[in-house]
Amino acid sequence: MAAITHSDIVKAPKALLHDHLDGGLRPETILELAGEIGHELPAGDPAALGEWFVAAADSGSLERYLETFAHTVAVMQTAESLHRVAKECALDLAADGVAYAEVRYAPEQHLERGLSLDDVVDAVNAGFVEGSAEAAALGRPIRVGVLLTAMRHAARSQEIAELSVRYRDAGVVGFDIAGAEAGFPPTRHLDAFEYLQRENFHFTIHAGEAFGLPSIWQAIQWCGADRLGHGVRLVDDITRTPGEDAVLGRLAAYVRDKRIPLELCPSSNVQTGAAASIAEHPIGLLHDLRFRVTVNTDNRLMSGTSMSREMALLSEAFGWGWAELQWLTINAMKSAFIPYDERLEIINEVIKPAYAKLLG
Ligand SMILES: O=c1[nH]cnc2c1ncn2[C@H]1C[C@H](O)[C@@H](CO)O1
Ligand SMILES: [Zn+2]
Repeated sequence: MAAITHSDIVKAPKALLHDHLDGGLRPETILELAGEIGHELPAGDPAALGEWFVAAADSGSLERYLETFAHTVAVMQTAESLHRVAKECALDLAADGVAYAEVRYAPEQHLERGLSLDDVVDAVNAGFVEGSAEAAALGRPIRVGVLLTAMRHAARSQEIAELSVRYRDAGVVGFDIAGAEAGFPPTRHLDAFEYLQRENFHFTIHAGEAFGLPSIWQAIQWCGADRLGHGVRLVDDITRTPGEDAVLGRLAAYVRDKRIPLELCPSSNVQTGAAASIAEHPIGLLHDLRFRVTVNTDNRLMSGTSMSREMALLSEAFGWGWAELQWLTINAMKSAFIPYDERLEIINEVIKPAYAKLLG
């Protein structure tokens, strides 16, 4: 079957669980905001700047990939800039046909010019509200939920967990930890995760991206993560022998049995060296073995990508048609952090009717 085209995928509703606010700015916006504060950038026009981000992030190492965020975080230090970036994020995702998105960022990285943690969250939330309203008026409705991230090398996770819970009825739907993985195991933040569990709150943990099974095991069995950010290294616990069924180790079997969602980010993984290419990405195997697989962008700017592009790449690499794209979309929606009845409503009112038409 011919791969589904990017322009057809744009028209289909999609659900996105793993997208970083500071990894999705428009290059033009970075240039304008940097100009206002005198921040020096590595390129002077939008096209060249976009290319610079992709090339610099294309490093084969998560640590070097993360260095590129210095330029986006630098221009997101005022309420106005945070509001603008969040508003444009909602508009860009909606224009790409994303019907539901969970967007994450680390409030502690936006305090350099005097904002408080609450100021940061208020500015971003207001931007999402405005962007979503504008998108709906343009005929592209989108629901955006926020995840607050704590940086795993820092020591503010308890504070950010409390901030998340405080804003749980005001746009924040979950919590996350991100940043360099090697040397910073999730158990460093056990207090925060235990607090969140006591509060009946939801969280995901970046794990199994640059570091392997111990990080995934800790995230689930010590910290109680609802979902795995990436989790791609779970394949290290699956034995494949040509001509025979794959054999799952204890951890892989547990993740599959419990239907723990994997927030897979194909292009990002190729850039950081977690996968050799899209065609060789473990998403093919994990799909065949019926894990709770979801597809995500991670950082649209650093990967020069979008939700529709990620799906088009997978359709091309694995021959996936509308049935698989619907499966991925419903998997994501089932795994969202908003209440069950609201998830069902999007599945039944938005996703299923649209894919029923596409499936013919
Ligand atoms: O893929 C990732 N792995 C670990 N950390 C990441 C990834 N993408 C972005 N981050 C970091 C850099 C951002 O500044 C931070 C908050 O969004 O999260
Ligand atoms: Zn990420």
